[in-house]
Amino acid sequence: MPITLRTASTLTQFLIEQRRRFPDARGEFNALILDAAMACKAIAKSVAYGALTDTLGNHEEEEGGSINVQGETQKKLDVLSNDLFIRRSEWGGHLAGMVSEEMEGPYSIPSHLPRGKYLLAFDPLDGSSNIDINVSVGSIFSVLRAPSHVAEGAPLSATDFLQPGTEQVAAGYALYGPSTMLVLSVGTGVHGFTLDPVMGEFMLTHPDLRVPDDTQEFAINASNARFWEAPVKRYVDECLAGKTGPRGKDFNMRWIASMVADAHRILMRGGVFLYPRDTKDPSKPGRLRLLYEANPVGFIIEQAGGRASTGRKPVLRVQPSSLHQRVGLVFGSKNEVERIERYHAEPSKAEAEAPLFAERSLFRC
Ligand SMILES: O=P(O)(O)OC[C@H]1O[C@](O)(COP(=O)(O)O)[C@@H](O)[C@@H]1O
Ligand SMILES: [Mg+2]
Ligand SMILES: [Mg+2]
Repeated sequence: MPITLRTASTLTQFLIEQRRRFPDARGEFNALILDAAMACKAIAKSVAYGALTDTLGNHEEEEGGSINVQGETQKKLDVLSNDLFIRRSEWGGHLAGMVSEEMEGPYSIPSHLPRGKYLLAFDPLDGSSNIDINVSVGSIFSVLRAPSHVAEGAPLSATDFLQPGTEQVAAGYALYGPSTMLVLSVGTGVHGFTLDPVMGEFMLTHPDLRVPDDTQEFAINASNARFWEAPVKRYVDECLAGKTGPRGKDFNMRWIASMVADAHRILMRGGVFLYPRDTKDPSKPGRLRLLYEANPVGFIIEQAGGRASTGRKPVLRVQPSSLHQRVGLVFGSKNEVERIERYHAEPSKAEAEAPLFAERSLFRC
């Protein structure tokens, strides 16, 4: 049967159209997004070749493999994807610097290249534990404005990236699944593009994505249940209790272990994702990284009418204190995320029953 392709605008046409709404905007911003998209296309190609090329498995810088700043073993594709993001983006004259999951410090645009006014934070390959088993992975990125002193030439430092998620001017992710998609927000809603593998173009196939307010599907790594805090345990227990429990409805559960893929499912049909703060490792307040995982996904989900939170406050309002800071993250359908926030705000049963609680009313205001 012949394949009928949908006719749609390309990413370039979409960006030009968006720019018309912002008369002050210059071409740098569009060029930045197109360079990030180009990096994603190159990564998609490497991912698609799978075991046909030598790109699977661990990166072997030294005999024992290489470990990134997070203390995690790097896959060959982690390193390759990081390199592709840097090489595709550093020439454009739109960036002052980049940070990545795979680099300890910020990457400053070399002095022989033109320096621009934006900063890029990215996770070049998200869900890398899925690479060797041929399950969907992705890339995710966040765009910030460089502080004026940096755009004017002062040396770049880590502090320049420590801006809350509310300051993002754009965020996007690429999903390397059965088809490759780029999902993007430049602050005017969320739009999905599918890569035409023959033309090599991202085509607008999913304009104006919206996350439904309600859902009956949640996503959490249940192997961490013994480390969860009481509000998360309560929420999951209530979902599991189904129709006869307090929620009065059955829930489904999904976990891909690739946040980009889980976020994409939630954008497509609703749901709630939790990687909450837990007690597994007290030195890490959560698993996901604020600057290049939680913030861009939070921006996209909120632009699509959903909600993104630490469980206690909107994740986009967290003031970062370090480049690779981790954070508890809950995002997805608005009413579920608000419910989880309510559970965090309410005192636990034990607290409410304690005599000090009633008398001194420390927790009552
Ligand atoms: O191994 P777990 O606990 O299921 O964690 C999976 C989570 O870790 C991540 O893979 C972290 O991303 P990286 O692969 O970029 O380190 C998320 O994408 C995912 O949600
Ligand atoms: Mg990741
Ligand atoms: Mg990664």
